[in-house]
Formats: sequence, C-alpha cells, structure tokens
Amino acid sequence: MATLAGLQPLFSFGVISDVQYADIPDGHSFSGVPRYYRHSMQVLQRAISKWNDHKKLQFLMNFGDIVDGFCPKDKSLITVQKVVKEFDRFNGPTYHMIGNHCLYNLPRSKLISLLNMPSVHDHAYYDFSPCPGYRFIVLDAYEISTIGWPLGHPNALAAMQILEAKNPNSDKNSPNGMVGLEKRFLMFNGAVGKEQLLWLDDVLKDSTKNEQKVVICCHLPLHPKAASAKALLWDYEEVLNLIHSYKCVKACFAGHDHKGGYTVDSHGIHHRVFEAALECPPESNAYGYIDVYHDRLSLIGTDRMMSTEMIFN
Ligand SMILES: Nc1ccn([C@@H]2O[C@H](COP(=O)(O)OP(=O)(O)OC[C@H](O)CO)[C@@H](O)[C@H]2O)c(=O)n1
Repeated sequence: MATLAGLQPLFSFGVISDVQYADIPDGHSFSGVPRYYRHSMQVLQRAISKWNDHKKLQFLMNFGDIVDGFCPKDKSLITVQKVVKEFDRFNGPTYHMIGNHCLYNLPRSKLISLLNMPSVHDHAYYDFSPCPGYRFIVLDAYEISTIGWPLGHPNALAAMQILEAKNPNSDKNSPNGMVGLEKRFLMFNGAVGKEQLLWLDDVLKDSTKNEQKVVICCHLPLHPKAASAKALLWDYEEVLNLIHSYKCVKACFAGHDHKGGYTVDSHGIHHRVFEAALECPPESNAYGYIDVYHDRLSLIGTDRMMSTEMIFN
C-alpha cells in the first residue's frame, strides 16, 4: 500500500541507547552532565509502550549500557534482569549490545546469556537478517578491553598494552595531555581486534554475494565526525577501511557518546550515534524507530532523539 511519503517500509525496528538504569539518586557524568538513573527506566517503559502501540515494529536494537556502573554490585544481577524484563514486554525480539557499564557490573559470559545474544562460540558479536535484502551486524566494541575479562585474559592483556603505549596517564580513563583522535585511548573504550575484523570481512563478503544491504551496530561510534574523540572505538580506522572496501554497508549506528551525532562519510555511509536515555530530564525521552526502505533509512525520533533521513547514494 502506498503512503504520502512513497512506498511502505520493508520493515521497521525500534532503537534506544544508554539506558544505564540504577536504583540510585540522580547524579552527573565525570564532566558534570546530569544523569537520571531512575528516570531512565521510565524512558524505556514509555518507549516499549509506544513501540507496542505502533504494531509494525519487527524488533528492537538496544545499543548497550543497560545498567550503570554506580549500581551497587550486589544488585547488578537483579538490575540487569529488571531491565531485560522491561525489554521483554515488547512484542518481538530485542538485539542487545554490550557496553562498558554492562561490563562494570557483570562478566561478559553472564551478560551474553542474560541478554540472550544469538552469539556463536560465546562471542558478543553476531549478525542476523531481518529480510532477504538486509543484514544487521552487531560488533563487540570490548572484545579487546581491560574490562569484563577474567584477570590475566589475553584480550585484557592486549588492551592494557595498547593503553600503556597510547595513554601516558596513570589513570587510563583520563585523556589529560592527549591530542586529537588519540584521546580515544581510554579505559572505558575498547577495540574489536583482529579476530573480529576477520569475521566482519567474512560477513561483508557473504552479504555482497547475497546482494544484501548492511547496517552495522556497535556500542562505540566508528566515525570521528559523528562523535567526540573520547568516545571512539580504538580501532575505528581498521573497521572503516574494511567496510569501505565493500559497497554493501549503508549505515553504522552506535551509542556511548550521550549527546548523539550524525555524519555521512566519504563513501556515503551514514553514521548515527543515538542520544542517551539516561540523560533525559524527567518526562523527556530519547528513543525512536527506523523505517527501512530499499533506498533509505528513516529514523523517527522522540524528544531528544533527533529524526534523521538517511538516503543511500
Ligand atoms: N575523565 C574521566 C572520564 C570518566 N572517568 C570514569 O570512567 C568511567 C566511565 O565514564 P562514563 O562517563 O560514566 O562513561 P559512559 O560510558 O557513560 O560515557 C561515555 C563518554 O561520555 C564518552 O564520551 C566512570 O567511572 C567515570 O567516572 C574517569 O575516571 N575520568
């Protein structure tokens, strides 16, 4: 059936990021931005109701940081379960990503099962195809990371080596004295690493063979013009070089940089970073849904989540 705007979407899905719920009083970020730890649950509740009312959303994408690092650690498990239970009110599946705050609370293996991630070999990266012409790839931005791995794990050691080489501060969350894009080498960020890049290459090859358009989802932003340097994936350049060697990737979506952002890169790929639910003052919202067409993605945002029309080259 045709609408005023043209054809009906092929499918639609809901988006939300950085709920960072905790049953603790309001606070603020390290740089002083207000954070509403309890209210973020209400943002999610309102989002779920709206998404269910819509009736035609096929699935949800949650861009990570389901729980905040300040959540008392004896409450981590029940807090994550509480937020997952809220997502479960949606009449369809939710695809989750792991964020740094998730890993401050629980080990990754526990998160992978709690978040019901369709992972293979216990990885927090995976892909799925909601319709024959589209493929979604979910990256794990913390595969190489000092957080979330058991003590002495090779991936944690590799991450520490990177931080030692790139960040001169004793507090590796501090960007003091660091310049430009080098500021991304902070402990609250991470990298996808070589193994995941090889997997990504395989999935992009297969998507190309199957003539599928690809949407990449990652907790950490992949493009410096869509986010501040302090929020970027450590190996964002390797990921960009790889996806630029294919023509199938149409959009990259992320969270983590709470103010949100958007750019179209030199290869026509849309990079959209979603505004955080956590930083919505009482009664305001940050969630949306995306209508997917053959030639574009149309984000319809609520309140603080900016609507964005993403037309393909
Ligand atoms: N200069 C800093 C900044 C942060 N920290 C500590 O690092 C932890 C994570 O920081 P937080 O701002 O909570 O991380 P988010 O994932 O919510 O947000 C990402 C950024 O906005 C990206 O730009 C936390 O414990 C901070 O206190 C720090 O020590 N020093």
